[in-house]
Amino acid sequence: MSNTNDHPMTISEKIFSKASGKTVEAGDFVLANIDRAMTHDITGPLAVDGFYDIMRDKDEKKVWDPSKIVIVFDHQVPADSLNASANHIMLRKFAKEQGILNYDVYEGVCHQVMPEMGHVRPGDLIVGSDSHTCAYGSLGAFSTGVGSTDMAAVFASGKLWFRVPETIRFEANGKLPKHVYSKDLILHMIGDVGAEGARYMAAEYAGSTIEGLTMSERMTISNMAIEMGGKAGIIEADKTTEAYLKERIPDYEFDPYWKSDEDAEYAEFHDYDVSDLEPQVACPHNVDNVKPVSEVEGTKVDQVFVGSCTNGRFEDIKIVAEMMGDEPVAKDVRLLIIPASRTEYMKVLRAGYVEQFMEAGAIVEAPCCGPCMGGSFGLLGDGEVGLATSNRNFKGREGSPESFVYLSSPATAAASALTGEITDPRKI
Ligand SMILES: CC(C)[C@@](O)(CC(=O)O)C(=O)O
Ligand code: SF4
Repeated sequence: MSNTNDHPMTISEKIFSKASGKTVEAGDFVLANIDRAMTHDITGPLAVDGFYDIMRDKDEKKVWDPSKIVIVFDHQVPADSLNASANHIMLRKFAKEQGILNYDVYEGVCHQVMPEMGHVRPGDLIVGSDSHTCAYGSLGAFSTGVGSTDMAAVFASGKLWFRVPETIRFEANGKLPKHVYSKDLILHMIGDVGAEGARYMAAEYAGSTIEGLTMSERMTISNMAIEMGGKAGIIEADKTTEAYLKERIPDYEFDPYWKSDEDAEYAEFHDYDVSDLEPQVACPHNVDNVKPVSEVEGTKVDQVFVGSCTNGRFEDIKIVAEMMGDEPVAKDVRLLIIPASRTEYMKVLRAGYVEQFMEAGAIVEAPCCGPCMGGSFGLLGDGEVGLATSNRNFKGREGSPESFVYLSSPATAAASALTGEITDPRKI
């Protein structure tokens, strides 16, 4: 594709121009064609009910294009209540009737399954009934979370209205220091601009630091764009993206068009030199309550959770395994390791890490969201402190409203599991 209009465009403006069939710019309201829609076992049932309500007077109650819809069971898996099992049965029936691809129990967390199974391409407009759908911006797509009612409209029409967002650009340059990762960088950015800093804007992440990140590390960054209020979290596709996609989408051809033009207009610009960034920790009870690890070191932890769509990939779990070596988990600490997908779990298994963690006194659970959202297991009790590699730490997020959740990188999580208190991984 090429930019045939007379003004420079951001990647978001380009994607919405393609999706709406006309040249648009930030601030325009558009009715856009959706390239891919994802729903899961918690928000899916409401979307399905809404779809059949929209279609109630139609003889044929068919979705707009079943090949563009994906359903993933990941939040309440395996079914942890009769309500959850009823939801699963309903969604399986919907998927079968409509001919929709459904990743059932234990395939993994939706935001890991979608990119790893080849459902995301640069330039796509993707909606998911989950706020962390922004994660697929790591592959150069405009992907965003929508409500179940919006998703019902997409099931019926394949279209959704948007206000084309302005763009806030984050440029990070320099080499991340040892034991400092993309999770530390995104936590630092969120702490810098605040939980509403990018509200309703498309965040773009660029610069030499970002270009040097693996796909896994990029997904961590885009996944948390919503935690600064971002509607999207886009990292332009490059050779790293191309290599990742070629393994998953045989006919994928890199198109350099899907990037912001040189002199595209930004609403805001933030610049970071990461060369002396220290590990960061988000402290209770908000994701933007971010402090350098040196300010919270020594805080006793009862549970460490390594997993979620933010940092549950093999690459994340490898960091933990390598930092822990054959050392045991600290006394009175529970270490839960939950790979984000079956594919990632198999890599962990083949690397011998399951045995290593079990020997250390940790537990490796099957792929799911687990304690990330206070699900069916790993709940924190009154007064307990949890350190997690996930993306949210609101009051009560992982269990009791009287518990406390800190967020960190896998390296800080590993160091803290070894000592029983929040620990700077550079000191291990
Ligand atoms: C609570 C859960 C369903 C959710 O996945 C919902 C969301 O992100 O929209 C979350 O992480 O908060
Ligand atoms: S792992 Fe956590 S953040 Fe990700 S989709 Fe599941 S509940 Fe939401």
